[in-house]
Amino acid sequence: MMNPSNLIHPSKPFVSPLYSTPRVRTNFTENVAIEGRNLSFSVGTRQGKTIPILKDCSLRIPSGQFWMLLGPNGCGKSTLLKILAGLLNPTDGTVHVKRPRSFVFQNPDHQVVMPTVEADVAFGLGKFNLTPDVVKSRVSKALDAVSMLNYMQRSVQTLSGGQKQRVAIAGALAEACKVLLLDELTTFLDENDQIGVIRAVRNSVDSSREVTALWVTHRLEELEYADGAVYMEDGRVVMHGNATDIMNFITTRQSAYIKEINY
Ligand SMILES: Nc1ncnc2c1ncn2[C@@H]1O[C@H](COP(=O)(O)OP(=O)(O)OP(=O)(O)O)[C@@H](O)[C@H]1O
Repeated sequence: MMNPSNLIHPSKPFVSPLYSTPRVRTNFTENVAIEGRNLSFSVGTRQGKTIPILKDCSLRIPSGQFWMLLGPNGCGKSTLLKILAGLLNPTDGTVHVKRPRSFVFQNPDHQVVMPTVEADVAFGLGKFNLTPDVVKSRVSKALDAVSMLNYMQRSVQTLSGGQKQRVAIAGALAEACKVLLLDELTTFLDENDQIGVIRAVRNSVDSSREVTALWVTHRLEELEYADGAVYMEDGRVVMHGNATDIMNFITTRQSAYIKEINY
């Protein structure tokens, strides 16, 4: 059985037993940035049927870490992320996520809105009534964290998909966001852009002990950048723990599946 005492040590990600839902028993603390307890989400059909999409999912992510959420197509990753972002309400269960939190979408064109990189990153700061010097300093720091400082005056239209993603992440960092929720950012990117975005997130987490990131992906190789991971199948959290354990679990599962279909 999972040892619940592991849950309160952010430096020590925990591994749940296979095919059981981690039951979280401790209180939400400063050391935890993201917590979902026993989350379920269902949708109703026109015929009056209820379709369960998430089934009793629990997860707990320590502050200041970079975690990934993996699983086969359609297992419920994006739905879970949207619940953590507050974009969907769970049918059952509770959510605690540190604020401010930012959701970064797969398509960067949906969130990069201003003509230049600098204006785009500064856009969300309008509501804070900051002096121009403070705005400039926050924008520079955020662009530096995602390695885009040299692009400050560039037109956003001239950027690659991955560079636009990094500008969107910088916008969230400039607003001092504590939690970044990132939904399959690298799906449509080439390898260079993919690595650029993932390093930008890694660096954003490392350069500020304040930021926690949860990254949805279907690319197993991206796990090497993560501190911990959550693995889902068919609407359930199957495993939750350090990245190496999750990587080993998924590869073992994949080999077993390949053996089965070749038998
Ligand atoms: N509003 C909805 N109505 C009906 N079904 C839905 C709705 N939202 C999600 N689903 C279904 O729930 C399941 C989980 O969807 P979700 O997008 O969360 O999965 P995912 O793991 O992110 O998939 P992918 O990796 O393909 O993006 C899918 O089968 C999807 O079709």
